[in-house]
Amino acid sequence: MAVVSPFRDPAPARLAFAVWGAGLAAYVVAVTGRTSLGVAGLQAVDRFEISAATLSLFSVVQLAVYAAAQIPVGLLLDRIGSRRLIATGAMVLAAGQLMLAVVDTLPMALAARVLVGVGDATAFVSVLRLVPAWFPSRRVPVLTQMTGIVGSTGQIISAVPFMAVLLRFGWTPAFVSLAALGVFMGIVAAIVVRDRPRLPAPAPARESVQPVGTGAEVPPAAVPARREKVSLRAVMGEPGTWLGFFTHFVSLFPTNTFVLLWGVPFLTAGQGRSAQEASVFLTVSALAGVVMGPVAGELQARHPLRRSWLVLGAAAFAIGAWTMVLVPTTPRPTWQLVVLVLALTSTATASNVGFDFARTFVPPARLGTATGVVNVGGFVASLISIYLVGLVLDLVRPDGHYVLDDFRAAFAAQGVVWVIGLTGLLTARHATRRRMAEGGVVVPPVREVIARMRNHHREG
Ligand SMILES: NCCCC[C@H](N)C(=O)NCC(=O)O
Repeated sequence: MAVVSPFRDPAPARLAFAVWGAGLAAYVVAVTGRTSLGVAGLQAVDRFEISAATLSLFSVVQLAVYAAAQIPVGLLLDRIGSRRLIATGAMVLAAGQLMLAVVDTLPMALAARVLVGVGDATAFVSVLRLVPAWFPSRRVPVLTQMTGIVGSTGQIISAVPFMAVLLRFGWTPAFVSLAALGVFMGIVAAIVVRDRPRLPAPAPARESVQPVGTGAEVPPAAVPARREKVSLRAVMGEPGTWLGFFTHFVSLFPTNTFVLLWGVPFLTAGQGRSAQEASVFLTVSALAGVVMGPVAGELQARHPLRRSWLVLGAAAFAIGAWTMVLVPTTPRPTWQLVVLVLALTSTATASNVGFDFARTFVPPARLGTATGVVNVGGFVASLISIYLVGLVLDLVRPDGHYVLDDFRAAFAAQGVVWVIGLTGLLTARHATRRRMAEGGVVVPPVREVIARMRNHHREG
């Protein structure tokens, strides 16, 4: 069983924010690369002479590459650290964008997209690894949430300046600009990012974990200076890794299925909304994330033994919202669709709790690998869900002229992914609590907590 690491003085805050900020900027550029082809869809159809269905192959290839790269990237992260991985990843991503800028055949474009996917796969986990290394543990949950939120702004860079360059100057200059941005961020990361503060830190016990941040400020967890090969088996043998995996699994797919592929067709063809209205719903979702993220982060920090409630609560909210929207056979009023997108945002927010589980149950020497494993969960679930929705739509409406009833059947198929995810989550939570109890930490049952609160209230 892991033991709590020795405490150290925190790193200078300005330096910590500069390091995190440089990594974060590289992640924003990665998200820009990830979403750039989405906004250049029409131009891609022309340039590569492909159908819209083939275009969706790009998204699937990219998600699959991203998911497949997570464990190797995580192992590499524990071996070479965030600085080298962010810098190398940014260069690989830039190479992919440069290739995409000049090629004009489908196989070459797909190969370019594989490079973009690999480069993108390095950014998020590397930046997340910097957070517990540089910040006191009380702040880690909020900063982890902020990492996801700020990263999403890469989508705005794709939608606004990249789109403007694309429309004004064309395909090649637009993608060359993204490649240049990638090279620039790679250089910035190499110069500014440091894997750990240069402090006279005590050597961390190899099996120590970062404590949950309750009460007084707990300084950052030391990142081991001497890196050894990480055992994937040790990471997989930790129930906390699986708790993180299934948290990410059950929480990320609802929003990805909606935002990445099927939300706009559902809102337009299914609910009879205009394309502009559909983009307002997506904007509401993005803005809600900015509010929900820090609130969730604060709750995680204050109630670390109840983090799974956030995850289960968000899942219940999303299942309830989908039930409200899908059971009736007629288009839904605006407020119900707003509730739906808010519920989906709440699950995206809850997905980051998965990384917090990894941080507090897996020792720092293996945290990069564990973060990669957690990240696989959400993307595998997203692939399954996106595929299932498409499969049902194909079955019920092979001609592709979808109506509301087709979407009702298709989105209901997500139930399968929820059942798998929730079963895995509850099983992993049980195993994690058993492991905690072996180490002397017992999570009291809810009724006991309520009784204690009542007594406290009465006595007070
Ligand atoms: N807009 C919500 C972002 C949630 C971040 C998410 N949990 C995640 O895993 N992101 C990975 C990435 O590479 O973006």
